[in-house]
Amino acid sequence: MTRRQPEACRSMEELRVEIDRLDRELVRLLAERSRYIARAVALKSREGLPARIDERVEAVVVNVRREAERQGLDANLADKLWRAMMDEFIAYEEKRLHRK
Ligand SMILES: C=C(O[C@@H]1C=C(C(=O)O)C=C[C@H]1O)C(=O)O
Repeated sequence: MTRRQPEACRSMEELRVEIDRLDRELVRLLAERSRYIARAVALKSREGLPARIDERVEAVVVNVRREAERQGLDANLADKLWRAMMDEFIAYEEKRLHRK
């Protein structure tokens, strides 16, 4: 499928085709990320680690802010999105770690 650059979109209908394409891609990446989180539950259980490790959360945010700047995404937006996403993944880990 040919993708249209933002400047090449001549109507909202054309633009939304691209947004929907990107959302499918984002979902694919998040599903891949969530499979690593599911595996983290088993490894943390074995290694006696908690669901939330603040140093790692902050390190992820540092990485993501740097990458956002490099790729032209607002670093504060990336910071907020990643913290919200990690809160959800940590809640998922917590639920499963305490089930055992
Ligand atoms: C995956 C981990 O568990 C939590 C989830 C994180 C994430 O979604 O990236 C980061 C830090 C964690 O405390 C981890 O500790 O690396």
